Amino acid sequence: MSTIAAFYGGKSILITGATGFMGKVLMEKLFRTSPDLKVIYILVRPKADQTPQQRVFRILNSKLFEKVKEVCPHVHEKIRAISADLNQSDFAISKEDTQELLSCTNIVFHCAATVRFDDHLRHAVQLNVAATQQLLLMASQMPKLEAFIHISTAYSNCNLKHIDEVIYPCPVEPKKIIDSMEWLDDAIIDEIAPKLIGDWPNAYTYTKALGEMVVQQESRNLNIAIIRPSIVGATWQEPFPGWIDNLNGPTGLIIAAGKGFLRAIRATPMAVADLIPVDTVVNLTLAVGWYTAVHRPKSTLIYHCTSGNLNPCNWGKMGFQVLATFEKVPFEKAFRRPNADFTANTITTHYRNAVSHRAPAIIYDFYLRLTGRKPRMTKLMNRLIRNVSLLEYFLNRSWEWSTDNTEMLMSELSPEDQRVFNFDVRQLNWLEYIENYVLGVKKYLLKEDMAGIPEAKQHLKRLRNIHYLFNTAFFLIAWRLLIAKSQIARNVWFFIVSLCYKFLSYVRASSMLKV
Ligand SMILES: CCCCCCCCCCCCCCCC(=O)SCCNC(=O)CCNC(=O)[C@H](O)C(C)(C)COP(=O)(O)OP(=O)(O)OC[C@H]1O[C@@H](n2cnc3c(N)ncnc32)[C@H](O)[C@@H]1OP(=O)(O)O
Ligand SMILES: NC(=O)C1=CN([C@@H]2O[C@H](COP(=O)(O)OP(=O)(O)OC[C@H]3O[C@@H](n4cnc5c(N)ncnc54)[C@H](OP(=O)(O)O)[C@@H]3O)[C@@H](O)[C@H]2O)C=CC1
Repeated sequence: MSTIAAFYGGKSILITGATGFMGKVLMEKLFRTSPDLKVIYILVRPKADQTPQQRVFRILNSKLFEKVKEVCPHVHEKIRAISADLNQSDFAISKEDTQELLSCTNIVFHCAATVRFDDHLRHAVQLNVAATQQLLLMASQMPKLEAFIHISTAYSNCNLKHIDEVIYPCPVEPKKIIDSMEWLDDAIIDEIAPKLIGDWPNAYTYTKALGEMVVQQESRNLNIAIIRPSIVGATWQEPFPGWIDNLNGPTGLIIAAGKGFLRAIRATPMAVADLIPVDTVVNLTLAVGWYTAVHRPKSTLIYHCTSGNLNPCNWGKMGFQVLATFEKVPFEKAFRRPNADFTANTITTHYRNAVSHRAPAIIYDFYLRLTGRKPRMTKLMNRLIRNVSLLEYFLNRSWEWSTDNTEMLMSELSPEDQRVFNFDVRQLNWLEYIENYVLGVKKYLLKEDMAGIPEAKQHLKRLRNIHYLFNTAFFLIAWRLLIAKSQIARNVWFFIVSLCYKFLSYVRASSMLKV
């Protein structure tokens, strides 16, 4: 039996962000390996006309939780959905629920955050900084609390090249930022945001760094650890390979490339693609929860959950493997044949955006208008170009993250724990993982049936023929126009025609001689 799995037995666990990508996988793993845990409290906000209970019901009945139902048939009795909104100062949690959380919680996993790169600074500060501060205050009133695990990001200090497992000071005190967000209006915040964010690429990474400082400053007597995952991708092994449920990180671009929308990305092929499977992050998170509670380190330990220094992949290899998988497992109803490549600089990127993205969209929208349909491709393409530009910062740089604490923790695990809570990225086979990732996008995100692959391949063949036809027609028209305008072109054309004529005459003559 796994020591870590046994540790969570009988425990009352609070997870924020449990309805998110990582939170769901964390919940699933806990229920599957520690079905005798006492309860998992999750803070859920009502969303898209679903009550928190309805949202939880949908999650527990999703494909991700199929195995849980076998080992923990009463899972719905062990999960307590507490209506909450971390954007509110008191999280909008009822007094009764607050009382229960404070008196019963043994472990806190703080996953909730806004992960959008284009979020307004006020919203990002509220969620990634102020809510963290508020949760720490709550945790300090939990008499049975054994460990508080904060999920940050490996990019919280992406303004540095080499990043150690330490908390780096931010230029401005988090408290001052939180206070100023309370009285500044949006216009002023928009004005000063670039100066506040400084050399961080966006509000997300900046506020995650502030959040870490808050954890350090407000840790009081809490037993805390921080985990910094890099780019979290689909599951590697459990509960099954390739599971993904959002468009963040690489996933949105894989879809855009597979559907033939995305043809060029500004990326450095040799730059490290520091992806980390979500189940690897969750295994490390649960191991850290156990280690922090049982061994009670003297200070807050930071654990880097990254792959680049132990088992590096790069964007060129990833892009190649993604495209190779599309050959075998194409997405349905592609707009064009998938064929994305990396551009080296801004000028070629602007050129490719014009020629490979905007121009085809305009032509297609013209065709939609001619056929009485609403044009939509230009709008989609502009949004995609914008989305890609937000990700480019991470596609053209490499970072070095030290992983001493993570490797120390791995050495502390028994062989059984290393098997059950495997976070050893050195075992990851990138080609296999990327192929499963693309398959998972097709099955679990696009909800496309694998039986549709032959038709999808036929569709791509038709697109290829249309592409050749279009290019041939375009070339002939251009050549015809050129001949009409240019004497040189006419001379070249006549020279080619006479050459062909002489060659055909020679062939005919030689074939007659043989007869
Ligand atoms: C050959 C291939 C090589 C692959 C090569 C991959 C390299 C890829 C490197 C990533 C490197 C970052 C890693 C940092 C490390 C972290 O810590 S990241 C933490 C996770 N955070 C992220 O990844 C945030 C990135 N995403 C965002 O910030 C927002 O989704 C974006 C990109 C600003 C998009 O915002 P938006 O346009 O408002 O989109 P959103 O409202 O989410 O959805 C609107 C529409 O756009 C679509 N959409 C949303 N997001 C995306 C997207 N990312 N892409 C495309 N469409 C999208 C949706 O389907 C939606 O469609 P409709 O519902 O309107 O029909
Ligand atoms: N994805 C990645 O690549 C990486 C993620 N991380 C970190 O991992 C953690 C989880 O990320 P991930 O799962 O990808 O993010 P998601 O966006 O998938 O999930 C975010 C979670 O936070 C919850 N949340 C957001 N706003 C509120 C609110 N106002 N009140 C209550 N809950 C709220 C969301 O709830 P709801 O479902 O209602 O929206 C959701 O459950 C984050 O801290 C992130 O910074 C770190 C590195 C990389």
